[in-house]
Amino acid sequence: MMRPRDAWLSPWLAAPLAEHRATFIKVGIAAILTNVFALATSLYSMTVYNRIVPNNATGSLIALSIGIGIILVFDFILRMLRGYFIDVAGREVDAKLGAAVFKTLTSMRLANKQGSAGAFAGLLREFETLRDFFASATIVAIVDVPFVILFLFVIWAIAGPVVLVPLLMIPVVVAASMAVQPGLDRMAGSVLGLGFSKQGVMVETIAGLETVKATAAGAMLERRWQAAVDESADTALRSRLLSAFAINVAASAQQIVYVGVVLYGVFLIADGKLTSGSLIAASILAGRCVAPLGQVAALLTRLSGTRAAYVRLDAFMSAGGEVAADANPVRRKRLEGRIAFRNVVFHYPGTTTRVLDDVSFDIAPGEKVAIVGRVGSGKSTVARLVLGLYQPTEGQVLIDGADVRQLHPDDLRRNIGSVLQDVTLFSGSIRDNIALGDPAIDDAELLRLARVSGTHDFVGQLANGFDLRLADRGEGLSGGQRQSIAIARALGNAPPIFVFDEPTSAMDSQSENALVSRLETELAGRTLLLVTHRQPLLKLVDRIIILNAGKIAVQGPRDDVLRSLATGQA
Ligand SMILES: Nc1ncnc2c1ncn2[C@@H]1O[C@H](COP(=O)(O)OP(=O)(O)OP(=O)(O)O)[C@@H](O)[C@H]1O
Repeated sequence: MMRPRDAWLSPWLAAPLAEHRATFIKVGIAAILTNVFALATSLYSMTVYNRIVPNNATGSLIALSIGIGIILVFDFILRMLRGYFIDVAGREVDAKLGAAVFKTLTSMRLANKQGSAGAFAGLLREFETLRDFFASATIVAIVDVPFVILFLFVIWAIAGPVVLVPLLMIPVVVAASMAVQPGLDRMAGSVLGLGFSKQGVMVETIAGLETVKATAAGAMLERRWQAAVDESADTALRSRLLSAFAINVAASAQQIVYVGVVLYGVFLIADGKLTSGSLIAASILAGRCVAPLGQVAALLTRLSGTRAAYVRLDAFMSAGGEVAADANPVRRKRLEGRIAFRNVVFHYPGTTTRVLDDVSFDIAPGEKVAIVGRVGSGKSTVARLVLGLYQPTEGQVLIDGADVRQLHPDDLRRNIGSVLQDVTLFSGSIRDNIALGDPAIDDAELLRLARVSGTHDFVGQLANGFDLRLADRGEGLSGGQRQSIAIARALGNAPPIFVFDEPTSAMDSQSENALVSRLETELAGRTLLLVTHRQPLLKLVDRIIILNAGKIAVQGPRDDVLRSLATGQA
């Protein structure tokens, strides 16, 4: 979502707002009418004091009051409608923006992921700041501003020089609002500079609570938390003080204008240059001149925070997802299962170490290959590249002859059943975690997947079986149990390719052996790329590739490689 240089807002924000253009226009019209009605109320007071009171014209008073009564009813209805329109539009903008932010999150390139989970959680707050700004009635206050000129003009028309009082106060209010802006901007920006954000520390602590307790890391995290709280509380306090200054100047200005108008007006009345009716009308209108400026001052104090939130959210939204907006990815419903690496060089974003250095290999459809090697030799990275989670720095990763960069990520991942090294389950039932909401996985299929993966062995012993609800990240299950659920999930929908990264590292050897023999039949005819340290799993493969510091050290048929390893030749 690139933004043309001169565009005011990026499309992700401009589009949902533009959709509600009609609503904003309606709200604007309602605001205009409310202002006109305000004019009517002040003129009503003037007429009553100037004409009705001196002449005791009760009949006219009743007629006038009925008129003003009707106006007040309309005014009430318009205010209600204005609020309603804003709320309805706000809800829809909220839903659309929320959906766009979430979609961007799930389709972002991992290479663009910077910062912790907590920093990402912070995006939600930015989003709410932005939503509150655009979808709140406050923004409509801007509509009242042009009316200030009309009101000044009417004051001048009915009360002559009295208009000088609001005219002198307006620059004071505007100046106070402008004066606090740079400070507010600085503080809104300084939140960016916080070493540890509150969300960051909180999310990291919750996610790793067990480790935090077990390793007594609590004290360190508490210090980080305290530092983050102190810094953000300081910034919030200072920006609140600045905002309050601007808002209170506006509030006081309104009172000063009222008193000033009355004071000055009385002298004019004494000189016979003003009637008391006109003075009352002028004092009401003078209040209406300053009030919108007060609202705008309040709005401006939120502008800095909103602008900062927008900049941060925009950087995230505009970073570009896995599929560029102008890309035309190759669509393949069903892949055959051929994998090829062609002179692949890879380093992780922001680093210069070659994690993979000129790696080339071919895996035919249905072939099963294990990648083995020492810790940190780049095995998991090979798996990540096949899944298109990262893109090679140089060279190509081809699936069925197509570059993974060109294949649509949805097609790629639907065709690959994967189990990654760190198995992550989601909150919800075991059933949810295996089927992931896919209606094609019915009860019979679920049971079959559970049998093959070994999930059935322990789910069968649980009281509520597949409907057992798991806490976040599958807490409540053992590591091996989590892995077996992840295997069931990968086998679902019978994809032609499997990428398994240490799928049994937390299993006992009995479970592992049983799993291997069940997988032998299940994987027949499908491609398997298996990252492993475990001997029993090698039964599944035809070929072994040994990686050493990012380079292929040895590759060949399984038994040959194992034999050469045993004799110490590899
Ligand atoms: N997200 C990342 N950002 C930066 N560097 C990374 C990232 N992930 C891995 N690395 C680095 O890349 C190298 C290879 O990592 P990889 O996970 O592929 O190793 P591995 O062979 O699978 O190791 P293990 O057997 O421990 O799983 C390591 O040196 C690691 O430090």
